[in-house]
Amino acid sequence: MSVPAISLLDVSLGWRTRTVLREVSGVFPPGSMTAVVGANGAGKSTLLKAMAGLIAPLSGVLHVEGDARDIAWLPQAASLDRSFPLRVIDLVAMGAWRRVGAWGRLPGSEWARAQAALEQVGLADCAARSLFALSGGQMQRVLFARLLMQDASVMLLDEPFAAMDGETTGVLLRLMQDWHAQGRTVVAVSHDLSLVRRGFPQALLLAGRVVAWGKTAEVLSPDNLAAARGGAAQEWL
Ligand SMILES: Nc1ncnc2c1ncn2[C@@H]1O[C@H](COP(=O)(O)OP(=O)(O)OP(=O)(O)O)[C@@H](O)[C@H]1O
Repeated sequence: MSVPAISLLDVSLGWRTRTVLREVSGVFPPGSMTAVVGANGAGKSTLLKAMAGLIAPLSGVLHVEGDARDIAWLPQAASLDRSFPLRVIDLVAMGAWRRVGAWGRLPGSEWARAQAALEQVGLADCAARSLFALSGGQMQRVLFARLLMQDASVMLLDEPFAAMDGETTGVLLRLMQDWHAQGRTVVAVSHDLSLVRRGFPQALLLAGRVVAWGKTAEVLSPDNLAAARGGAAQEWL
């Protein structure tokens, strides 16, 4: 697996002409595992969307070395519409699109792989259930199963632990740590600083700009957190 490095040079991001994240420079090295933290509105989701290729920088250079299609993105759960008449296994199997094409007929091996992915997230018995009938935590596990199917070498996850109970959080974090151990690059937004300290070797602290980026224990120092809170209207620590 050749894992792309993602590098940013003076990258500013925003919506229309409004800049929400200024002059970000740094690299997510292949195989790194980084938590992106910061207050509401700090620019975390915007950064992930830019890294996923969904929005272009207002200025600066965001460079993906290698195959940009080899990046998987998990949006915030709240932005997903679950009203489609789909079974759980259908959604998981969609993760095979890079191997079979968007409208390709799935071979039996891919259905077997989708079932194995469901087993890995602890939902082996849910394959035939409707998406509509899942709890929030079960739905998040299903989306992780789809990521397992996607088999990408860079995983971008926007608040994967939000509103999850302790058990589901543990399952999801272990999967992410497995991906990291396999040499994939993992970047996840989280508001849970104790989980970030426990589970992520690297952290990127944002507040409309980079406050700190590096080893988690150093990034989440009291001084850096105070600096990140400075501009934010809402307490998040
Ligand atoms: N689609 C959009 N159109 C216009 N402005 C947007 C859009 N998405 C985000 N923004 C604005 O960009 C700023 C940064 O938002 P972003 O979602 O990146 O923050 P965040 O750090 O992920 O926050 P949160 O923790 O609340 O998810 C916010 O002021 C937000 O209103």
